[in-house]
Amino acid sequence: MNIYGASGHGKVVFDILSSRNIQVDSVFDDNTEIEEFLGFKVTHEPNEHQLKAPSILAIGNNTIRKQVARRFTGLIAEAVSHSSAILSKEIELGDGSVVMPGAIINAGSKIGKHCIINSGAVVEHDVRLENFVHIAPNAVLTGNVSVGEGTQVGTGASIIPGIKIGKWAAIGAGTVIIEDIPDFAVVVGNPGKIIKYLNE
Ligand SMILES: CC(=O)SCCNC(=O)CCNC(=O)[C@H](O)C(C)(C)COP(=O)(O)OP(=O)(O)OC[C@H]1O[C@@H](n2cnc3c(N)ncnc32)[C@H](O)[C@@H]1OP(=O)(O)O
Repeated sequence: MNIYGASGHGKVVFDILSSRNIQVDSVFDDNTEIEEFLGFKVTHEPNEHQLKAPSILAIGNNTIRKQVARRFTGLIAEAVSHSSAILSKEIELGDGSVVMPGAIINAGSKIGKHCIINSGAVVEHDVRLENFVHIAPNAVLTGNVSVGEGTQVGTGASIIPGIKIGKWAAIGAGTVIIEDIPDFAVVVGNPGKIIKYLNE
């Protein structure tokens, strides 16, 4: 399997693969100044042979991850999860998604493509995450929450049951969400309040 993204996030993806005894074939990065990553020579222009192995786009920024996904011509790997993550058998995990150490995803949840469920995050039952969502470390999404494409839920945030969060929103670290959140909103505090909107 290939890792696209020689970054801090890429290091955690590397650990996920190690925990499952999945061999890393190549590491890619667009930044030509990065030459080495965890003992691998970094490839800046992957060749056809390298692109035959499935790849994880290990890019933490949701917008950039989507841009790279749009132009990437290789195969996207099936979702991968760290061996310490607890995943119900009754979930769907989209291709390219990653589940970090200690995360929990409970029954009935559907996770889109290229999502990040970060360390220790809790995704409760019947949650829906669209593509390119990032649930940061220790955030808690309770039952029946839904999150639109590209939204980041910050570290330690809590979302009460049944809440709908729009697309490309940013939920601040430690925020407590008790009402639905529109697209592109930046929300902080307890209870969470919208402080601004991101550009489309
Ligand atoms: C493995 C990993 O590392 S995963 C990384 C996970 N990342 C995170 O969890 C980061 C989450 N991001 C945040 O919390 C950010 O602060 C954001 C997205 C909410 C806002 O970021 P910015 O748009 O840069 O806002 P900025 O820093 O200018 O703050 C705007 C105001 O909101 C306040 N604010 C920002 N974040 C928070 C927060 N989490 N809780 C409460 N208030 C906050 C600021 O104090 C500031 O208030 P002021 O106008 O009264 O001075």
